[in-house]
Amino acid sequence: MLHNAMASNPAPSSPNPALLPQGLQKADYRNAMARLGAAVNIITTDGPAGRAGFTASAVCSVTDEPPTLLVCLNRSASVYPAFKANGVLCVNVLAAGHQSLSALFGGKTPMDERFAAARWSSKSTGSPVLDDAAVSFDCRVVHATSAGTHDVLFCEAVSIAIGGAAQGLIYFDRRYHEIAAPLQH
Ligand SMILES: NC(=O)C1=CN([C@@H]2O[C@H](COP(=O)(O)OP(=O)(O)OC[C@H]3O[C@@H](n4cnc5c(N)ncnc54)[C@H](O)[C@@H]3O)[C@@H](O)[C@H]2O)C=CC1
Ligand SMILES: Cc1cc2nc3c(=O)[nH]c(=O)nc-3n(C[C@H](O)[C@H](O)[C@H](O)COP(=O)(O)O)c2cc1C
Repeated sequence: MLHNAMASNPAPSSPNPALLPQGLQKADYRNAMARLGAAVNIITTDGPAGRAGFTASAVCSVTDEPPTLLVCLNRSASVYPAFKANGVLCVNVLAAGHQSLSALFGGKTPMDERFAAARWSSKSTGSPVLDDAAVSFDCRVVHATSAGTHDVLFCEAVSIAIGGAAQGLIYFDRRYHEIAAPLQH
């Protein structure tokens, strides 16, 4: 269960809301991060604490042995308690055409409305798997640590669903960009 994994480490000293180390302003950091293009993902969970999902760009591969990804989740998000209690999640990598779905899962919309906007199935963990995702990683959360405002969740993939989308989706400069696979020669 995620009780043991999430927030198992003491949170580092609270960040000063205005100033970051070396006097960097939070806005400077965000403006810089906006230049770091990333895939967009909808992270979902289901279990005793209910169904939940949110949009995340802070996702990356950690190791392929065992197959492990990390997901960074803000502890102040409304979905945090569900992820903490369920201990399982699915990373659904979005494809071209998913821009409005990404915005819907990006905050403030009631959970049922978020899920009503797309078709879902499930695999081993029971977390919702987006039907037309570029790829989905069904995972158990095996470890978590706190860093500033976020928990970093280490997620071991137990099954994978590869989708057929021809074009991917990247979030760069606070906008979505569709990317096509290069033509075969
Ligand atoms: N890692 C995160 O928690 C992220 C949160 N967001 C949320 O979505 C909203 C809209 O984002 P943008 O349009 O890109 O404008 P923005 O100016 O708020 O963010 C620019 C970039 O800074 C980073 N960032 C934003 N909030 C962050 C946070 N709390 N912790 C760590 N990195 C963060 C992300 O790389 C983001 O693309 C943000 O205000 C934030 O609430 C967006 C991207 C990542
Ligand atoms: C493009 C984009 C990327 C985001 N990436 C993250 C992320 O990596 N981690 C995170 O905790 N929140 C991220 N968010 C914000 C969450 O999606 C949002 O806080 C979440 O839906 C919870 O909102 P709620 O508290 O209204 O339910 C992102 C939002 C957008 C639009």
